[in-house]
Amino acid sequence: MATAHIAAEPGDFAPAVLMPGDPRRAQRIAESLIDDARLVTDVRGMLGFTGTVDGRPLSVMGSGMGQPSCTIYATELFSTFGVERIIRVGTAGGIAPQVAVGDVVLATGAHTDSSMNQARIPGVNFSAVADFHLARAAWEASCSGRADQEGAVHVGTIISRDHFYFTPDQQTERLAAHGVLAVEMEAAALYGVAAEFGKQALAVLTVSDHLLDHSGDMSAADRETRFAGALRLALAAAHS
Ligand SMILES: O=P(O)(O)O[C@H]1O[C@H](CO)[C@@H](O)[C@H]1O
Ligand SMILES: O=c1cc[nH]c(=O)[nH]1
Repeated sequence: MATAHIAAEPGDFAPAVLMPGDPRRAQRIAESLIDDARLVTDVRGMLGFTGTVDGRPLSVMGSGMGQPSCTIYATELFSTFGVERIIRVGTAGGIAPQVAVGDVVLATGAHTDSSMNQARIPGVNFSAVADFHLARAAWEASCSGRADQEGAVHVGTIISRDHFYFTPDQQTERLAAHGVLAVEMEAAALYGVAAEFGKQALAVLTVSDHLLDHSGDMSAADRETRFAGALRLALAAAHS
């Protein structure tokens, strides 16, 4: 049965879904990684594909940018299409000084300035955390079979913000002082939806730029293509 935003049938999606923000990245991942990828939905251009990798089912689908968009797709995938785990494969801006452009961040927890998780349990500051099993699988994959061009892998907290361009004065510095590794725009909401449905989620992020030093930022083209290291870890988590 199709949902409001996904024109597919139950069974069209694999239990594990890789989820980039960009639907074109979803298509690129499907073409490069999935043997027999077939398009299963394209409502609003939000492409979703399903096939197999090494004989195991896998889907990949875009989330769009921001927590409301990601929440819509994650909710429909978990509630209607039998999806058990979503691994976000996104880009992020570095915040911590030890995080460099090209590195990968495994986001075990996501602070946020969004109100979306606040509404979940009135009076409670919801803790948006990744699934431990998925995070451990990705980390273990990072310790073996690493290609030369893959950047360092960092594990810890990130912030999922609503604004891309507006940053309150001194916020980046304060986040860095609290050990926050990077910024992106979806993980906290994804972790909230996974908790709501008793499912699993993880964000595996490629650092595309650094908020405190923009000299080495990736180009727009690189942001769409330089994610092989993150993809390897995300696939290990998806099939763990
Ligand atoms: O590269 P993606 O997955 O889209 O992720 C990051 O890039 C977008 C902003 O440019 C936001 O969606 C942010 O979370
Ligand atoms: O949300 C994001 C994603 C990548 N880079 C940033 O600076 N912010």
